[in-house]
Amino acid sequence: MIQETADRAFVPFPTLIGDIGGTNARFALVPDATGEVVRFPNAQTADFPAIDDAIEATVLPHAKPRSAVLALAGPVQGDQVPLTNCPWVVEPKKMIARLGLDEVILLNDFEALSLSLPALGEEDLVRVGGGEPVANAAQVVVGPGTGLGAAALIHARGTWFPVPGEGGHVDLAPVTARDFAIWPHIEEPFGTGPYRRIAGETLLCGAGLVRLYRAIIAADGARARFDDPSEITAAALGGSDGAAEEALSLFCIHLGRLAGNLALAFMARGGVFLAGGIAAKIAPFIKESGFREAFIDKAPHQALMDKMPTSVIVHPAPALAGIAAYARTPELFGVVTEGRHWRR
Ligand SMILES: Nc1ncnc2c1ncn2[C@@H]1O[C@H](COP(=O)(O)OP(=O)(O)OP(=O)(O)O)[C@@H](O)[C@H]1O
Repeated sequence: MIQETADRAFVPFPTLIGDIGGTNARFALVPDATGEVVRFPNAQTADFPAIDDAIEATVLPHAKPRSAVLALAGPVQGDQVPLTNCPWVVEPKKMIARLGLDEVILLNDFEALSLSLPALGEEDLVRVGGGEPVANAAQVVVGPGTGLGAAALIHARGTWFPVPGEGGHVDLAPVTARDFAIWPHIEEPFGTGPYRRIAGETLLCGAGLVRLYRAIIAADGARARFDDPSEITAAALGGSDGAAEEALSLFCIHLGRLAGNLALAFMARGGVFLAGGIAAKIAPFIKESGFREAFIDKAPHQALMDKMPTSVIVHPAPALAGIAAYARTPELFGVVTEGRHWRR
């Protein structure tokens, strides 16, 4: 592993870029600083024993990359990086030797998403409520998927600095009388001592939607009909089940509160963006839900919040777009690659 400062971090083209989630590994090639990005078919992580096998099967028959910049769901530390929601372990030194690469950089998946924010256009977004972005102001991305990820992007001295963090694990609290009725019934997956702390990710991810639905059912003494998050969204969107509708409505409200917390913390006048596998699928529902009202409800700062725009990202591969922007114009991004950049 090499030590270096952010301004020395750039890699030779062609560059393989990748967004490795729990289920899907999305790969593309950035041929040079201006050429069009070439997408490869998604690989399912379950279909390959290791990431190197997936790259060998899906990328190498079509392209010979010299470098790779990969975004992973999980913290990047050391020479063996396990993924949070699948058994793959990324080993850059082995990857360089086996795939004939010169360099590998690993990023966090929400950090990569944050790198896409400055270049997203209106066609990539569904706006939820009012507000206008302030140029070069802080931006926040938060996304319910297998877990709840979050990151900020801060502009300073002509450079965008990604701020990866664990914003999905901040507290959620009951606010309304209905919340207080539901709260005691929420299963708590992180088991933290004598007090019940409900983290954002407890409710705001695929499994979290099921927890919220089950807590509603338990609070009402009813019988559960669903145990899969997509069944709950389908029933809610189709208007065929009251508990599912309430679960998805409350999901959006809690997401609005949590997104508002992050917006306050970073003063996100550049906007708050919803990413991840779930938000894009329910964008029209989020628009009609209590998301925006909950986002703004931050007394004494409602007027401030009202000006901050919120959007759902509907771009099909925003993390890849972020990595491509970084690979082409690394000088625009203050990505700290120390401890995450390997060379042959
Ligand atoms: N229509 C849907 N409604 C609600 N939840 C869904 C829906 N489709 C998928 N999910 C849930 O979203 C989660 C997957 O989210 P996402 O696609 O962001 O995953 P990921 O962790 O980024 O992994 P990958 O990128 O490999 O798919 C799973 O918990 C899944 O059950």
